[in-house]
This record gives sequence, C-alpha cells and structure tokens, in this order.
Amino acid sequence: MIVTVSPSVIKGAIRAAASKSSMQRACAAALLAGTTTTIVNPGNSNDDQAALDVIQKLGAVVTKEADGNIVIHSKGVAPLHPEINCGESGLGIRMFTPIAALSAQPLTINGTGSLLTRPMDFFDEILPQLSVNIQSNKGRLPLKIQGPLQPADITVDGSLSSQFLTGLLMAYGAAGANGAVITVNNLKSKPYIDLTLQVMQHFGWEVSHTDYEQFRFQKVKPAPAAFTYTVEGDWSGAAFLLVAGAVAGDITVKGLDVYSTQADKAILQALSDCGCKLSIRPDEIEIGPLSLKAFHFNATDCPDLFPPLVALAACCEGITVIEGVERLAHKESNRGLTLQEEFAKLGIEITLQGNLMLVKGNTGMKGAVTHSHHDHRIAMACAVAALKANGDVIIEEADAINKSYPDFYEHIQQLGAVIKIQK
Ligand SMILES: O=C(O)C1=C[C@@H](OP(=O)(O)O)[C@@H](O)[C@H](O)C1
Ligand SMILES: C=C(OP(=O)(O)O)C(=O)O
Repeated sequence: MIVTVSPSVIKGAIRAAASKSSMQRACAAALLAGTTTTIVNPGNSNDDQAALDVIQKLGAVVTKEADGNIVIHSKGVAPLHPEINCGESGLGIRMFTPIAALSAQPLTINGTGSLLTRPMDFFDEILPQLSVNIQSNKGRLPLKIQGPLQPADITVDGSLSSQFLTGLLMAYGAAGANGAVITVNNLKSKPYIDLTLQVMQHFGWEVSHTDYEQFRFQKVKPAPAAFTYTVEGDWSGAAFLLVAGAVAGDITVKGLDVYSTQADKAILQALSDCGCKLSIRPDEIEIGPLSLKAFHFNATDCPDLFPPLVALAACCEGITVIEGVERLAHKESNRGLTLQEEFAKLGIEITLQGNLMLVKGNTGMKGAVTHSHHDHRIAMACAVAALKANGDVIIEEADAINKSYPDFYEHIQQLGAVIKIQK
C-alpha cells in the first residue's frame, strides 16, 4: 500500500484505538484462566489477531458477539495443533512461548516478517532451567519446545526486553508457583511489567516484587465463574494523534485512561515540555499547537515513543535530545537508523551519539518519498511529520500500520488530514 499525505491542518475529536499490549495480555490471561472471559473493546490489529489465533491453537474457543465483544472459553492450555504462529508480534512470541510450554506436548513456535530476525536466545538459556527442552534456530525462530514447564527460582536478564519476563510471570502464575522467585537484573521497559501484573491481578494471580528485581508468587485467589476484561485505549498509537495535534491543529483525543500503567502515557511529559497547548482531563485530552521548543526526554522505559517523539521534535525550535537509542536495535526495524534515514528525506537532521538521539527541529520539512521499512511506527511518524511538510509525503509499504493500528490513516483523515490511499 502507498499512502500520500499532504500538508494539512487538523481539527475535531477522535477516539483512541484499543491497546495491543492490553489486548494480547488479556488473550493470554483468558486462556490461562480456564473459564469464560468476555473481552470488551477488543483490538483488531494484526498482533491482536495473531494472539486470538494462538490461543485457539492452544485450546481456547473464541466467539465474536453481535455487540463487538469477544468471548473466550478455555479449559487451560490444551494444544490442538503442533505449531503456533505469532505473526510479527514480539510480545506474542515472548509471552506465549512459556505459556505454551506449560503443556507436555511437543510444539513448534514460529512467526513472520521481522520477527524471524529478532533475538529469542533468552529462551535457549532459561527454558532448560525450567525443565523445558528447547531447540531454536541459533537463537532465532522457529523454536521447538517440549514442556511441561516447572517453575523454579531463576535469575534472568531484563535488559533486552521486558517481554520475556511478561511470559514467565504469566506462566508461573498459571502453574501456581507459590513461593517461587524470579530475580531480574537490569530490567528495562518496566511499565510494561506493571501492565502485566495488573492484568494478572484482574484474573486472580498475585505477584509481589521488590523494586522490579525479585518477583514472588502468592496464593491464587479462587477464580470466579467468568471474567470480564475491558481493553484499554492505546497510548502508543494515540501518541501519534497527540503529536499531530501539537503540530498541526487543535484536536481532542478520547478513550485514554490517564491513570493507565501503559509506558507510553509518558508522551504527556514530552508534550508538556515542548510547550504545546495541552489540557488533560480524565476522559479526554485537548491539544493544539503553540510556539514549540526542543525538549529532553528519556525513552529507555518507553522505547515505542521514539517515532512520535521524532515527529514532534522535527517541529520544535532547537535540538531535542532523546535518551534510550540502545533500546531500538531489535524492534520491527532498527528504529534509530530508520528514523534517521527517513527523516533525512524530509530534511530533518538526526544525529545518533551512543545512547542519545539528537533531532534538529524547525529547520523546515519538505515533501519526499519515504519508506516504512515495514515498521508500523515509522509509517505513522512519517505521516504525522507530513502534516507540516511543504509538499506531499509518500509513504511506501504504508500498510505496516496494520500491526498495531489498522485505523490510523482513517483516524487522521477524519481529523481533516488530506490523505490518498492506494491499495
Ligand atoms: O509488553 C509489551 O506489550 C511491549 C513491550 C515493549 O517491548 P520491550 O520490553 O522489548 O521494550 C514494547 O516495545 C512493545 O511494543 C510492547
Ligand atoms: C516493538 C513493538 O511490538 P512487539 O515487540 O510486540 O513486536 C511495537 O509495537 O512497536
């Protein structure tokens, strides 16, 4: 798909999409809960669909109701197929691998696209300590595993990704690992673990931790006959809408929980620091442009904010400094480099200095042909920046957005952005 975004002024109100982080965790918890779960406000991104497919292959029955809710019936992990495929979802593969390993059946775990090149060697090291046989493709996919996983006291490294810990926490919780301790060194993306623990608590699993270093499992609360879980609005996708408002018009974004544990709620800090018009209420955020100035932001624990932050920084006077570049190497693309390459086409100079990204803003953006590198957040960053360019910005492989936010172009179109979509 090729999308052309013309310079535009936007206005109006829009509702944030469902969070794939919240939705995928809910799917996993519903599978593990072994009862009936109704998911309200379910997401429809590719990653969400992959999670629904995985839980069905692991034995859950999924039905879509007329009101849009999804109902999941489960009797726990009981694989119906020898292979599961997590699509392109990093969270999916890293969360569902330990969960699938709760079963004694031999299973192959695979993915597609960029996931095939993302590191999984964590599992080579950790799963054998939990009595799971694993054979990976030199630390990449596919993984061949055979459980059942037996929780034990272990020490893991949390510096590459929090997603492995999310999977272990869920699997240990479901296995009733009372008293077991997971010790984590150097955990990054900590708020994502808060979200995991919050979803687990909703489904009755209590985990305590001391400063994200030692995680202990407590007795499981007796499960109710059925659960209902409402998927949160997505701060990660909404960060692009909020930045679009800060640079290109007065808009209102609804459906975001300002008390959410989602990491990317931190976009509010950057928006407040750059001096845009910002009014935050529990049910809606109003945002609009003013004279914008460069800011300093540490994105180590919210790495998905880099792309919208770069689009924002490109419109701010001065040099914006964003910390945490080391967290970007293993996402759907190497985002430090892809942001540098694509924004250079728009006329924006980005310098990478070790763990720092420096964005020289307000130097004028020009129309150009950009490429998503099949990375949803790169496509969305280019589209938002395009609103302030002096000519049309073409985005090649623009359909990458389907991974997290399939309605993104429609949403900014509804706000008045001039967009041409060629399928
Ligand atoms: O748990 C999650 O939902 C996610 C965790 C983060 O990954 P890392 O923990 O690898 O930073 C984030 O980048 C990813 O998009 C989603
Ligand atoms: C990196 C991302 O997701 P995941 O790691 O789950 O594929 C993302 O959504 O930007």
